[in-house]
Amino acid sequence: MSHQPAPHEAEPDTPNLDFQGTTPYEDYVQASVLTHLQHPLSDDPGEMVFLVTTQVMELWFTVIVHEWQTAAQALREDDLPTALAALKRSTYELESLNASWKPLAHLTPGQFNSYRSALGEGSGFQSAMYRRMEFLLGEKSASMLVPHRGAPRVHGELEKALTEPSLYDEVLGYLARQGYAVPESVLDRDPTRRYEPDAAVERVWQEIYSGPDDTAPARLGEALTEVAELVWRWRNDHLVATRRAMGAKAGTGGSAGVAWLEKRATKNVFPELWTARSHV
Ligand code: HEM
Ligand SMILES: N[C@@H](CC(=O)c1ccccc1NC=O)C(=O)O
Repeated sequence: MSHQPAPHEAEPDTPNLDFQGTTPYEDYVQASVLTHLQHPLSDDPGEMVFLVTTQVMELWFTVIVHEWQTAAQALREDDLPTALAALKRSTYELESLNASWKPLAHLTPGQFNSYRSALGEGSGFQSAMYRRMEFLLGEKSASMLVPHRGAPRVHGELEKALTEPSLYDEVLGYLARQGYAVPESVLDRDPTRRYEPDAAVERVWQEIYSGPDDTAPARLGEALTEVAELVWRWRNDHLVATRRAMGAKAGTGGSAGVAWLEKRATKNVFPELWTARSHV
């Protein structure tokens, strides 16, 4: 016998409307905090998207740092599946990060000038989370802590990231424990110094890439190559957006601007993963 719905049951189940305090969504997402953090410095209507894009990118940097820390920790414990899963997630996040350039990629100098002077000496160069990403990639530099001397929490987090082994250091430690000939000088290197390419490490990747594609080290090499390419794409998209928006003017951060960014964008992340390919 079919159940006859009472009149008030005629609709399919509808969402709950009745909450005592804030909604569980709000309690989890804190959307009202997130959507009240936008304080443009000019009256120009185009500044909002510049500010929010920057904030969105900061959030992606935060997620990506989390993934790379997960991967580094897993490699330290010789847990390759966990490391590969985190690296894979980070590549999807990097794709999303890079797609966030879209709204800023076509700024004319006139449009950017409408709010540029309001930015004062502010510059993405002062992004601590971007610096943590670079440190995890092995691009360490103690001088990058200097701008953050006045912010103890941020400074402390960056200092920790400077002194800890990078993701790439953990990769090389893992490969050494798997029996690859990573030199002692690389394994005991000073983790606060920028990673410099090493001929013996290049030979390790050459050996790995000369073997089958489906070995654990080969899959790790390809996951890292994907990360490296996507980071390079972020740098290149940033460079081109900057060239369109401000030509060869000096940067608000005090650099030469495009010429300085160009130099930074030519450096390869995980250098030996690229140079080893010439010898396979
Ligand atoms: C059209 C928009 C943008 C322009 C014209 C621009 C311009 C610049 C310039 C000229 C620099 C060199 C440092 C200096 O200021 O002297 C720089 C650095 C930087 N910018 Fe931007 N930027 C833009 C958007 C963004 C966005 C949305 C982000 C996201 C957070 C960002 C993050 C960075 C970072 C992390 C650096 C430091 C790069 C490094 O250390 O290698 N920028 N930007
Ligand atoms: N460096 C840019 C300004 C800029 O793009 C910016 C300013 C404040 C916060 C983030 C920014 N993004 C990248 O540098 C400029 O020289 O105009």
